[in-house]
Amino acid sequence: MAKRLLSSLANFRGNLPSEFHFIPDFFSLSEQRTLLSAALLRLDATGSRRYQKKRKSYIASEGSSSIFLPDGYYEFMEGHYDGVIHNYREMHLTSWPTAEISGLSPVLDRLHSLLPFQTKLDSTQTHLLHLASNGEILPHIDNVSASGHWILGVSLGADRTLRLESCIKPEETVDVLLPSGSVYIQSDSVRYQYKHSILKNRSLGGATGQRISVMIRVSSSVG
Ligand SMILES: O=C(O)CCC(=O)C(=O)O
Ligand SMILES: [Fe+2]
Repeated sequence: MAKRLLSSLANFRGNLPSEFHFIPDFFSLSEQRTLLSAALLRLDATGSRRYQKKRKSYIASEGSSSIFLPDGYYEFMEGHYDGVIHNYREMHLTSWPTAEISGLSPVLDRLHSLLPFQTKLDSTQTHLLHLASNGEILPHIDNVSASGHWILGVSLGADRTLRLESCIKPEETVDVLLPSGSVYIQSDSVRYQYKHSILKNRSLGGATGQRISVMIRVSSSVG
């Protein structure tokens, strides 16, 4: 495990493209918990009533000491055979629950202070993506007509590895371990000329588990 971590850090140091920005420890534990609760509150309000009831009765009988419930309590989609995301649920977020979750506003202010190129919040879109323990994202470039030249991702929950692969020089591959509380930004050449993927959890004694990412993208019309 330690060896794997070291080699991924070495990789990351050696080859990280300059337009990939990474802050491994941006959010404190309590900020992570606040953001995760807010994301789950919004995601849990989507989907079928059957699952909403299932979660309610689980919490009533077991309590909710950990943030994520077991995988079976979420309506994860397998994804189509040709889709890039497998075992996940997601939503487009139109507003954060700042009234319901105390302490959320300052956490969002810190998050939004990271938006590159002094982008205004109203020219961005936010998505929440919840990966099941066995969820994965296959290599892809985000739809170039749907969003602009940078993509920001916050990782919450279980550690995952992000793989970047250059489309121009396929031998240029970088693995970046994304701990909970980390933030990355792919901009310009990385956003357009590298495929990215989130590898499936490998249960080599490492923690497996669910992960939520908060993805912020700039609109395609904004320079
Ligand atoms: O979860 C992530 O960090 C990446 C998500 C992603 O690649 C996407 O939604 O297009
Ligand atoms: Fe993506």
